Amino acid sequence: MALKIGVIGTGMIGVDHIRRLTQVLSGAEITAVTDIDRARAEAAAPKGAQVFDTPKELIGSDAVEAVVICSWGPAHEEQLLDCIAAGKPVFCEKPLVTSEAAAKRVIEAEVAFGRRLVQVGFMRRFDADYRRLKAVIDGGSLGAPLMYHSTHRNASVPEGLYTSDMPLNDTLVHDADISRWLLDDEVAAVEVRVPRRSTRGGELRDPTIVLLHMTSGAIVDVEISVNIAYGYDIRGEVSCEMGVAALPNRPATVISDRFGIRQAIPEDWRERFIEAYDQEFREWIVAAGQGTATGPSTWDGYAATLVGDAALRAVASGTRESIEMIEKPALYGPAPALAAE
Ligand SMILES: NC(=O)c1ccc[n+]([C@@H]2O[C@H](COP(=O)([O-])OP(=O)(O)OC[C@H]3O[C@@H](n4cnc5c(N)ncnc54)[C@H](O)[C@@H]3O)[C@@H](O)[C@H]2O)c1
Ligand SMILES: O[C@H]1[C@H](O)[C@@H](O)[C@H](O)[C@@H](O)[C@H]1O
Repeated sequence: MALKIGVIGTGMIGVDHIRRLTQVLSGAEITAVTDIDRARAEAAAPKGAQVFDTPKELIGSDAVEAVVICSWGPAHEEQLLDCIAAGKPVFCEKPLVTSEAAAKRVIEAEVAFGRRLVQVGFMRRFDADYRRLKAVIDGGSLGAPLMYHSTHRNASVPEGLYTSDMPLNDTLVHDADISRWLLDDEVAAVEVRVPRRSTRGGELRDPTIVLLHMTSGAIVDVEISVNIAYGYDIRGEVSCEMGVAALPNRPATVISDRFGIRQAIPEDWRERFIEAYDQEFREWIVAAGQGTATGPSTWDGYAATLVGDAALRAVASGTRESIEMIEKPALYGPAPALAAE
């Protein structure tokens, strides 16, 4: 039986996820959609799906067994809390929420419910290149990881909607999460440096360099450039005691023409992480079908939110800002074992 899914937010990524859930993956059916822009929801609704006026009505509907949240970050908290109150598994696009207090409220609600229901959209963890990189680090042949260089470049960001805080509290969450996961470590403190501003983004604070000081003493440097014109370029290299492991250049068609010999660069996240998004939903459908979640958790969303908050404090203070985490609830220990099909 296909899992009946309701989608909240039918903008860029909502529409892309509807496409993969209806045209690429099996085991799922979109039965409901909603968006504050009703016309947008109607245009995105697959045949037979109901269009609801509000997220609350969609979450409460018997036509919906599991929810996919693709609305804007500040709307996520209320929608997550409603899903948990209804006991429905929920995939929530990053960022989990936009403040530490909100993240704690979601943790409290899920812990009180007593079972994991939330998976956060940190798709890099499902990318085959990142998984191979992690396997090398975990294998131990290179020794302990000492430094991680993370490059996060966007060709452009939506003008007016993407503000100067967002490199730090929206874009950086991916690098924060993948650093914690790759190095099996937590972020203890954050520093931010702001170089000469790119004129391409007007008043937007771009680019930015962020240093993540990990509890082990390892240091992660992150370049965030969100208006770099040439494409969506994501790189990663881990320097260890006895060697270096890096993400490969993505295989792409080699074009030879009057400009030279070159390979195309993805335009945006949809192209670069297409297989990763497919895989994150494959795994989510299995877990949600069993009434739970196994991928990146509310705890991981909380940790990334703390990094964003600390980065905003660090850009204002110009110094190193520490992170204090609450004690990790047992719910966020090893993932629950799923029943075999
Ligand atoms: N994992 C990734 O790589 C990735 C990529 C892009 C976007 N995202 C995340 O996905 C989310 C959506 O991003 P997007 O690029 O699709 O934005 P978007 O602006 O294209 O779409 C967001 C949609 O949500 C709707 N919406 C906003 N608040 C709502 C509410 N309270 N109730 C119902 N609908 C609401 C808007 O009307 C809009 O149609 C954001 O949280 C973003 O950070 C993640
Ligand atoms: O919402 C998007 C998305 O998360 C992308 O993966 C990231 O590269 C962008 O910077 C961000 O704005």
